[in-house]
Amino acid sequence: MTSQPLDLLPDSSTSFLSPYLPPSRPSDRVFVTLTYAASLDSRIALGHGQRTQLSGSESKCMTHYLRAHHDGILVGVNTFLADNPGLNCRYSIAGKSPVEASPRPIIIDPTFRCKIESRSKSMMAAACMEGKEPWILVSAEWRNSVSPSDLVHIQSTERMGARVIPVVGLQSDNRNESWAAILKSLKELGIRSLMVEGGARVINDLLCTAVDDINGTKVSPIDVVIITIAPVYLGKNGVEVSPATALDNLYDITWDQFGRDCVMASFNKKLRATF
Ligand SMILES: NC(=O)C1=CN([C@@H]2O[C@H](COP(=O)(O)OP(=O)(O)OC[C@H]3O[C@@H](n4cnc5c(N)ncnc54)[C@H](O)[C@@H]3O)[C@@H](O)[C@H]2O)C=CC1
Ligand SMILES: Nc1nc(O)c(N)c(N[C@@H]2O[C@H](COP(=O)(O)O)[C@@H](O)[C@H]2O)n1
Repeated sequence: MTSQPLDLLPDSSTSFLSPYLPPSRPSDRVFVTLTYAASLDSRIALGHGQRTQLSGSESKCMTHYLRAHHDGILVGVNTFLADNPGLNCRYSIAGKSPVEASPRPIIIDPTFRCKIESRSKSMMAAACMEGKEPWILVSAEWRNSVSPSDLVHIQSTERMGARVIPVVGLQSDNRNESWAAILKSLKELGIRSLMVEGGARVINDLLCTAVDDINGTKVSPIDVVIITIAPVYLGKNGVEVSPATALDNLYDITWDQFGRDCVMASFNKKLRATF
């Protein structure tokens, strides 16, 4: 399973993206970029479990360029099961192999639903060739009382190079607590920049999440938001991105056209404003 490298972006597109890329200087927290592709009616898939191609070839290139600039790429387990994604980088970066350029795939999967099965096998096979092996974040509570059969699944998954990582607090009903736990674990594991791609549960939650900054003030964990808008409607059965509260947090917003898609890039205010 090999895939062709994508075309290179024109200089105008890399200049457009450059202010929004994660900084190279060290930081005490994970730099978070939220990025996804949506239809004109804010849907990211035709229906639950349906992989839906929204980005055209130009904006897809843009996504892979962003992947090359992040340490990790995170999706929820429903996306992993629905899309069977590669989560690798097919944008050629001078001096780097595809594996080196690829971010670490990270799957939030509290109860390890992505057991070793045909889908995850093919992803891992692809990862071995074209990207990095995934890390699967499971709840520490679940891991502590794992059944013998799930233990076998964990062991066979790890034999393929993936890691199954217990996270204390992941199964909390409180999104602030679970995201604080996710980001703390990833920081400890050496992830300095994280690209969050979806799906809808992850995006809607993250947009309304507040975590403690170093002064103990509650702030959004998102630094940058980059959204591809594809000129189609997916209709009312589509998987909707629409956070629980109204938000007006974005600033330094710029738009650029990639093929027939429009891409918005912006910073997210650290303080959460709702109206
Ligand atoms: N157009 C686009 O850019 C993208 C589209 N998608 C689409 O999104 C759809 C999947 O979205 P959803 O069904 O909403 O699922 P999802 O991919 O957001 O996964 C949700 C699951 O992840 C786990 N999870 C997520 N956040 C968690 C948290 N804070 N704590 C604990 N567990 C957590 C839970 O098990 C939850 O059921 C798919 O159809 C996929 O194709 C996904 C990514 C990008
Ligand atoms: N940027 C973007 N545009 C779309 O149209 C999409 N459907 C997605 N989905 C995300 O990309 C993953 C699949 O890509 P690869 O197989 O890794 O190339 C998918 O799982 C979503 O996270 N993104």
